[in-house]
Amino acid sequence: MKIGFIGAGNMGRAIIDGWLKMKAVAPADIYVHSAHASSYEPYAKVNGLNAMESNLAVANAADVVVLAIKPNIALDTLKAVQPALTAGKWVITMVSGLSLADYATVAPDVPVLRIMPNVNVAIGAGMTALIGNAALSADQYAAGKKLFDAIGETSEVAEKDFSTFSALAGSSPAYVYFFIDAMARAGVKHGLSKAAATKIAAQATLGSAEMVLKSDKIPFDLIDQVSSPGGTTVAGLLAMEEAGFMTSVVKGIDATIAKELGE
Ligand SMILES: NC(=O)C1=CN([C@@H]2O[C@H](COP(=O)(O)OP(=O)(O)OC[C@H]3O[C@@H](n4cnc5c(N)ncnc54)[C@H](OP(=O)(O)O)[C@@H]3O)[C@@H](O)[C@H]2O)C=CC1
Ligand SMILES: O=C(O)[C@@H]1CCC=N1
Repeated sequence: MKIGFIGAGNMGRAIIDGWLKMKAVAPADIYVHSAHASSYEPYAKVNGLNAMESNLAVANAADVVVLAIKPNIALDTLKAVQPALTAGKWVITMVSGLSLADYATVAPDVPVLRIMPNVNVAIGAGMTALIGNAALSADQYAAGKKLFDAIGETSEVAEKDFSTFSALAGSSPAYVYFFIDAMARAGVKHGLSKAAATKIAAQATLGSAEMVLKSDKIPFDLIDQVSSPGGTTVAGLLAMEEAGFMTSVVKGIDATIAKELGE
C-alpha cells in the first residue's frame, strides 16, 4: 500500500518515524509533500522516502492520502486534490477539530478515516482514536487500524467523544512532559542536576503509568499504597492539593476541549 503524506511536520513525521522504526511500512511506499521543499526534501532523502513536487502528485501516487496539515487549510487542500482521489483511494486525517461531516462538504464520496494520534507513535507507544465515514470499507478501516496498532494502542471512538480523546491523548503528552519537567525542576531546586532529575522523574512516571495499566487497582487505591500513615507522601499530596492540583488538571483539559470545539 502506497501512503502519501500531505504535510510532514511534527505529527506527520512522528507517524512516519514510528512506522519506519517498527518496520510497519517500507520507506519506498511513503510519499511526502509539504509547504517548503527545504523541509520535506531533506527529511525524505535521509529516510529514503519519495519527495513529491505537489500535494496533487502525492494524491496521484498514493493509495491512501494522509492529511497532516493544520485545520485552517485542510478542507481547501482536500478539495484541491479530490480529482486524484479515484475509486479505491481513501484518506486518513489527523486534523484536530474537523468532523467527518466537515470533510463531506468538500469530498462527499471519498472514504475517510478520522484519527487522533499522539506524538508517542514515534517510539511505538502512541494512543490513537479511529472512526470511519460511511464510504470507508471494512477492509480500509482494518488496514488503517493495523497501521496504528503497529505504533501503539488504538481505540474506536464515537465522534462526539473525539474532542475529549484529543485532550486526554492527543494533547496530554505535553501535559505529562510538563509534569515531568516540574518534578525535575523541584529536584534541581534541591540540588540534583537537571539531567539526573529528569531521568528519575520520567522513569517514575513511566513505571506509575504501567502500574495503573497492569494493576487491578484504581489510581486512588494506588495512591493510598504509597502514602504511609504519618509519612512524607501524604504531606506532599496535601500540599499539592492545597495548591489546586486536581482543579488545575481538570481546568487544563476543559480548556483543551473548548478550544477543539471552537468555543
Ligand atoms: N502535534 C501533535 O501532537 C498532534 C497534531 N495533530 C494534528 O496534526 C496536524 C498537523 O499538526 P503538526 O504536525 O503539529 O503541525 P506542524 O506545523 O508541525 O506541521 C504542519 C505541516 O503542514 C505543512 N503544510 C503547511 N501548508 C501546507 C500546504 N499548503 N500543503 C502541504 N503541506 C503544508 C507544513 O509544511 P513545512 O514543514 O514544509 O513547513 C508542515 O509540514 C494538525 O491538524 C493537528 O491538529 C493531531 C494530533 C497530535
Ligand atoms: O495542539 C494541537 O492543536 C494538536 C491537537 C492535539 C495535539 N496537538
